[in-house]
Amino acid sequence: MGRRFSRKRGGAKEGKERKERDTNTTYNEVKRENAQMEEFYRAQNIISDEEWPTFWGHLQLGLPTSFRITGTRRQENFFMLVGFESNAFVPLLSSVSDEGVVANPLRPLAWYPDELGWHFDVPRGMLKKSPEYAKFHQFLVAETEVGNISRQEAVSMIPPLLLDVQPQHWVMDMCAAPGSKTAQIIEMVHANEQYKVVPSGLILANDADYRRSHMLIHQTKRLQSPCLIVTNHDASMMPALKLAPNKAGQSIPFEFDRVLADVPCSGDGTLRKNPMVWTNWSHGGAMGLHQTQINILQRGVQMLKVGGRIVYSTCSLNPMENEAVVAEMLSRANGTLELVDVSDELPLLKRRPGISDWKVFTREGAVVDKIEDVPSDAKGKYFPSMWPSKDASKLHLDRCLRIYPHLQDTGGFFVAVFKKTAPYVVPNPGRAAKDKAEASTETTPAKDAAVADETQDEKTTDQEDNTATGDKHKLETATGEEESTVAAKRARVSRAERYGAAVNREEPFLFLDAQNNDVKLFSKFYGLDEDFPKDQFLVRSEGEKNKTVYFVSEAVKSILQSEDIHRLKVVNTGVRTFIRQDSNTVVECSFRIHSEGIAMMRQFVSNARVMTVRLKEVITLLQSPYPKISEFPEAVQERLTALQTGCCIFEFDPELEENKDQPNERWEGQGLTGFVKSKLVFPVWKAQVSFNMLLNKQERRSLAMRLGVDCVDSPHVVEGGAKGTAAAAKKAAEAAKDDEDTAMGEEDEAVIEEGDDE
Ligand SMILES: C[S@@+](CC[C@H](N)C(=O)[O-])C[C@H]1O[C@@H](n2cnc3c(N)ncnc32)[C@H](O)[C@@H]1O
Repeated sequence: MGRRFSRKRGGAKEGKERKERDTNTTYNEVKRENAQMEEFYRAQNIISDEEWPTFWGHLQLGLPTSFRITGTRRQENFFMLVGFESNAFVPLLSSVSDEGVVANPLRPLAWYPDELGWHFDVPRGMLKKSPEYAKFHQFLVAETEVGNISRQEAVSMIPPLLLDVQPQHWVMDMCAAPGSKTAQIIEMVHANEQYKVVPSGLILANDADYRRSHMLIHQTKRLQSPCLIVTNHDASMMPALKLAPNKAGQSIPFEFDRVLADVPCSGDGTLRKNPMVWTNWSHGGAMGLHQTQINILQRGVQMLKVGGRIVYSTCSLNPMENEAVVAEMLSRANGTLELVDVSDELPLLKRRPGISDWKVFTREGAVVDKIEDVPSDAKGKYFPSMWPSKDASKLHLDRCLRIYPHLQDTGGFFVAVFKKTAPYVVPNPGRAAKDKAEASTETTPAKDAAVADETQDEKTTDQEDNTATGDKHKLETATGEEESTVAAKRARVSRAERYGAAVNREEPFLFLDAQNNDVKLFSKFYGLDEDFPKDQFLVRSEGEKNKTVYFVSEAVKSILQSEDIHRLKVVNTGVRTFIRQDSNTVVECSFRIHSEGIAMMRQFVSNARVMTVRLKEVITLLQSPYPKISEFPEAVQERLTALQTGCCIFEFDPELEENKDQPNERWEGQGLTGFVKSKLVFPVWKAQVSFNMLLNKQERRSLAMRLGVDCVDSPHVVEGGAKGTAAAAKKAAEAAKDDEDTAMGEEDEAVIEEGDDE
């Protein structure tokens, strides 16, 4: 029977063990104590005296590793991955013993539906320690890269589950970076995806921090959703838009069926992962964010449809950031909003009820019973909403969820689920007269945004809080060496660059007509379905002869064609589907399919440009920069020769009879059966005598890792890079001479940003 590795501070022996086991040195160096914090939480009465040592003891432990399997989008993958975990990794990881102690087995999170959430009782920092763990770590990295799994903290998976997203929903994720929850929401919109149907749902993912919004783009790009639009706003001032009418000519309001407000917070629930919280925690942390959190939640409520659900969440345990914000919102909503009782949702998730009474401390650490008692020189920093109201007991705050670390060995978290039952009017005494003159019962989004704009000046203080939080959040999610890098970077990134800078930086979105010559050209060449919505292709720059062509869903198009789209700072949208390839050889169609859009486009194109291949051919392409036809097995040479020059699609299906039982030596030797259990589809360029995989360096390496083989990087990388051998470089250069038009794939290298899984 396995048990948890010791991850706790303790006696000399335990301390030594921990030092040896935990590679996260920063975690070990940090003193996992904070007297002020302990005093604060004891005073909140959230945990009984008997339970306190277990609660506090868990906060001091390292956090287990957890991840999610992308189940909803490609059905065949998750069954295979799940099967693979239990057939291969479970026994492999259970064979690792640390001085006779074996970690609890890799297992599904009991409360996560369909066994898609997984949990391994070893902290992330330890995963590279033993060869068996390292193999598992490699698996996590490679499968994350291609979008088959997401590394995500277990508690962070809860809010999207309680959001109850359906594929037709319009969902706004207000504070989305780095994007773990957005990824989950995208999967929900693409759930039950029907063959050849683009979902009608929409995901608007926003973050106020421009740099972090790019982490969000990287995180979500793996899922290749045409239904996603990424924006860069202070969420409390999301602008209102007047949308273009849909295909049926109906005008649609810019409102959402679901809203997630996973707001910036002091983050003390994350201290098992971010040890710096032990050092940095102070009373002021939560205090500076309270007002910002209310403003964001309120804007979310305004933009939510009546009948819709909004989830408010923080990774903090502080009532001032949690129940106090919820209570204030309910009181402002005056009956138009209610807390949903979710006690029967995720029944296996252990939770504690929200509280109706709490203590407010001053920044100096003294309890203060009411705002009138705050010293006069500090009055401006406190708000009445920070204190429990007299009628708090009527608000059903017990319907909120408090997740404590010891309940199921996770981080700490807070979630509240609301339903909007009637239109909501922002109470604003200062503007009452003006609002009355314009009044209808609902504050329209246009008016909301006007209010938001007018109050911008008043909000400077909040915004500064946000800036601090953006930085702070990053620091909190960084570890070790990363921290100093982040701090250095932070100093270099100006405030202007991080906030609001997107507005003039981005190119406009130009939709191509279905009759456009380029659209007609690639539609014919790849045999695009008659029913495919060819009027949803767009380009970003007129000047570059439609170099890259993106595809968006109808819902995203309706936003991009809004007459006041200039108000929305869109930083990214659309899946790259076709890219113009300059070539020395005359080809019928100069557009190649982009690897980013191939999984989506495969269902819509005919088989005319598709070549069914076996594992051997895939490996030849990975191990040779420009393999010539003669390098492929004789059996396929004839078919390869017959292929017309230009871009084609190679497809490997492990389920085909001829592909079964193909040994995958590296993994076989380890008792593993090989990573690739699902279909592989990738673009290839056929030149006159050679082939080239149209994958960027990262995609190539990731595929090789999944297959358990070595690969050479694509030619220009081989020449200059450390990975390639001299022989490979020479061969690449020779092949390039034979086939000058095959050097491609690098200009659209993905910008790989540092990983951040919460
Ligand atoms: C808790 S993190 C969000 C984590 C994210 N939901 C996820 O699951 O990956 C809070 C985010 O809010 C952003 N933020 C801070 N102030 C904001 C504001 N006023 N409006 C929108 N985003 C804000 C920060 O940049 C940070 O990325």
